[in-house]
Amino acid sequence: MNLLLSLIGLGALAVFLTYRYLIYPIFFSPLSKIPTPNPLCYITDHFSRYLSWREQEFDWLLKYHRQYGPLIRIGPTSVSVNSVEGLRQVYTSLEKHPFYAQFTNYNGMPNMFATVDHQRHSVQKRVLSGIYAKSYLQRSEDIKSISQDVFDQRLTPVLGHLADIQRPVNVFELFQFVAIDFYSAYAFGLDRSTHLTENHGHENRPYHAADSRYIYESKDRRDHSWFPEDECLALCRATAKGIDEKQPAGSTPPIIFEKMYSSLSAQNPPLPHDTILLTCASELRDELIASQEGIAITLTYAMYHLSKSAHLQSRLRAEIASSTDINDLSSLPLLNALIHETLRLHAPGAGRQPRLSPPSGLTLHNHYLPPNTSISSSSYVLHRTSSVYPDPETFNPDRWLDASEEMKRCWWGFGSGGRMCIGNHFAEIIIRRALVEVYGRVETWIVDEKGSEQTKTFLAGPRGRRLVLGVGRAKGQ
Ligand code: HEM
Repeated sequence: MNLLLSLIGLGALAVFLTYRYLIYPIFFSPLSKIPTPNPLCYITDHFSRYLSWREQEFDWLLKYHRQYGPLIRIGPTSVSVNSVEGLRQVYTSLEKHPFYAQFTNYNGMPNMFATVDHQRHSVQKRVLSGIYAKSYLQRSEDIKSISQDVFDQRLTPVLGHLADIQRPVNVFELFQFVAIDFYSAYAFGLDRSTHLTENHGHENRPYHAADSRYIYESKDRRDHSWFPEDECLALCRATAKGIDEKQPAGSTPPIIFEKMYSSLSAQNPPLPHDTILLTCASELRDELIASQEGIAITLTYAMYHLSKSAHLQSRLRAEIASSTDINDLSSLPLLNALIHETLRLHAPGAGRQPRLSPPSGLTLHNHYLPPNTSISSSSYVLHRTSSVYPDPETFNPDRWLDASEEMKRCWWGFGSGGRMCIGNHFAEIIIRRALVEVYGRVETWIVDEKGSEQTKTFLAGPRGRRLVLGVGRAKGQ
């Protein structure tokens, strides 16, 4: 009797599981009618994960969006959407997928990027949005001082020296250093900022000509790519001490840190001091990595295309020569077009950005998506929509000189909506200024592009973390 009951129980379980994980997702799920590129996608997310692991997911999505249209099913409860309408509906208000929780630092300390909950995120974002606003950054005397220090005093001498001795340089690494120096100055104040650029990555060792016969690669094996947690926390601790003891601000104040620190210190009931420091460090470390990677990747690929075209370089040089205000480069058309086109073809944040459908579900492109459906778009795919960007694989900055509204709406370099990149204007200021400093003074050409091909991963940078360019003084410089 017991055996019979067990067999019936097992049979019922088998029927339930077959229905739940096989029959329902294939035939009865509201997603069943959505075009599905591979039958495995009906029953498992592992197929798209496998493709992602093989770096084939982006091209797979592109192929099937071209074949099936703006909405495709890529898992039992996951869809990919590729349309301006999709961006509008999904990215204005939907919560992030729990996927993002992996981006916390210091064993789970929250930061803005990793926070999924809508309410908690808006509180965090409000604290910092003012100091990243375009108008604030454009007017800021501190940004001017930092730009002058990082570009005029640190980068320009390095470029001049490289040109004089004709030593090639790994621009990906050099501009990671520029971005880290700039961000750390804005976060912690100029006096506490890192000094990687002029030291060429050799910590505590002034740059000097004896190293010049080598192609520039950092010999410092500390992991700059992921700013170490302990260093970031130590900087936060030292800066907090300076604020608490009312030490003089120094050349520029610790703008980002001070904002976060004062907001967290004012909370009621009060937070433990260590929690405040760790929360600040988690946010600042995340932003520092975003700066270092996003800015260096964009500059690397902009310089890659410029290095392939002497004509494009001379057009840019002529535009730079005509500009009147080094602190406001936002109105140079070719410069902006170059940056837009680089972020179109080489978006650093290329991967799918998953969101969750709300408790009431969502109707998208005439399909009902039940609650908790994962919905995602990818800039890699959006930016290759050939009806919007003809000949999408070609780098053509001129396409932006007279851009249609549709081109602008489909461009997604910094995301959109409530979770759009908070650092977009900050990044653009650094990228513009870097290109002006380089191409206003020197010309570049490709020496070694091995390892510069872009990965097809969530954060997409040069596979070998390098692009080696030659540098020579531009005519008349
Ligand atoms: C060219 C450089 C950059 C690119 C291409 C870029 C791109 C992006 C994209 C696409 C997102 C949305 C990601 C998603 O929803 O999954 C994002 C979010 C974010 N970025 Fe950037 N970013 C850049 C530079 C920066 C910089 C310099 C900072 C720091 C100051 C920064 C801080 C952030 C933060 C905090 C978020 C999360 C915003 C939120 O959740 O509300 N990014 N970025």
